Amino acid sequence: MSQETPARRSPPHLLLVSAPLQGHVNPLLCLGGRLSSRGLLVTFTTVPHDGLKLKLQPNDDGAAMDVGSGRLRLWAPADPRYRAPGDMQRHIQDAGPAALEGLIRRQANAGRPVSFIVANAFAPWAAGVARDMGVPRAMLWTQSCAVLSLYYHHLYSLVAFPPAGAETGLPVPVPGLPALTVGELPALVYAPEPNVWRQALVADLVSLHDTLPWVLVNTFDELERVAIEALRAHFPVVPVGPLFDTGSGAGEDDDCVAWLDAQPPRSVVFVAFGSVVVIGRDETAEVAEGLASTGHPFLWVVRDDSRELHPHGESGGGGDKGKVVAWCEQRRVLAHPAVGCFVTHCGWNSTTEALAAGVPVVAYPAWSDQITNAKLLADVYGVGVMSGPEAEAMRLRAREWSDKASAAVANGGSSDMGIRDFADALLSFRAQPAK
Ligand SMILES: O=c1ccn([C@@H]2O[C@H](COP(=O)(O)OP(=O)(O)O[C@H]3O[C@H](CO)[C@@H](O)[C@H](O)[C@H]3O)[C@@H](O)[C@H]2O)c(=O)[nH]1
Repeated sequence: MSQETPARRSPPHLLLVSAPLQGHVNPLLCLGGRLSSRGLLVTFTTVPHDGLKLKLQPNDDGAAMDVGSGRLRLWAPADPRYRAPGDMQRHIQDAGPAALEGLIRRQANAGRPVSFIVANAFAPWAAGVARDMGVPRAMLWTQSCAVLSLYYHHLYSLVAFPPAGAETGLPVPVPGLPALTVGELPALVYAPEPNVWRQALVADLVSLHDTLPWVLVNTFDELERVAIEALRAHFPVVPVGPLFDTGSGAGEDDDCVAWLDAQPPRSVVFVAFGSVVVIGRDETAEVAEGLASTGHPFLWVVRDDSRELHPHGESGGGGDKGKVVAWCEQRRVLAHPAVGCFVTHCGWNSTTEALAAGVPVVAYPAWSDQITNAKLLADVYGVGVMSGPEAEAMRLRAREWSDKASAAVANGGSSDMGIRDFADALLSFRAQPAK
């Protein structure tokens, strides 16, 4: 009988490519942590900039850092300065392909050939590089399955959408989705051309058909089962969320927790509008007035890029009761027992983080998918507002979602199984020489 020791082979190398937006970087980093904990070598790349909070330090020397239960390497080009997200998106579309191609070649030269790429939505140029270099790839869709389905049905005219400018109350029946109207559709459905985000979205959707058979979605089966099943008629949807249990979350040292510790249970209104939305001066003043009129203590995130719009400085107009911060550890705040409700712009990460924390929300959507997410939160997930006769029922429903979200990503849960299947498939991959 042979005593031969099996040859030690390095694990397949997965490269993750993210659009440099907080709401996209956070879930892809988390996915990377989970996949690396299943035995893959994982490298993450994005373009750092002033508005993006990254806990990992970029390096190009192969050293890995802890992310959740796994370890990742982060590679990032030099820090450029952008005036606005759309500006950044244009620049990356132009400069990204050559940078990514260089990175893939350097990895091969260093003995770590890239076996597989996962690019998240709104980085279709990465899919183009993968295709040209013969590297297999998949996509992580960072919004809800419902929104993916709406965009897909619209692009391919699978159901009749009213034309742009149609009356907002007209119904838009899409298989697997709740009853929606024109006014509840995600903004890019009717965005006037040319729109850099819509162009990226269309390229992403078109590329779905030449990816390998996984379209990973940051959702979970228990949350969107019917939408997921219906969309599987068109391509293989694999729910892998909610994606946020790692150390990837943005954050600086802040004194929010100490402040929350001093507040009564379930009393605080937490207000945050994500990493992109800026509300104007008048709207900011109205939000301040509304918060003061509740009589509740509140914690309000006003990012540095919109601080000049704020009329009341550090107290947010709430005197001793209000606290304004430039950024916070949102998940830690949502998990705090003093938080009674979350006034959110309904970005998809904030939506799933609120559900997972079991915190009722006041929906305050601005654009993109947020309008649809607000509808889902209020009418489908049933977790709107904080006081009044409905409040207790809302809180109970919020707690149920929290349990379901935890179960989905726990050992053997629906999303955990999706990640395991995906990791197993990748582990059977070997890198082909880049073209
Ligand atoms: O003070 C803060 C504020 C935000 N966050 C985190 O930043 C992320 C924000 O993501 P999200 O809630 O999705 O909002 P945006 O940053 O606005 O995300 C963009 O990307 C999302 C995913 O594609 C879309 O759903 C949104 O509409 C789009 O604006 C979340 O993980 C938050 O926990 C913090 O940690 N601290």
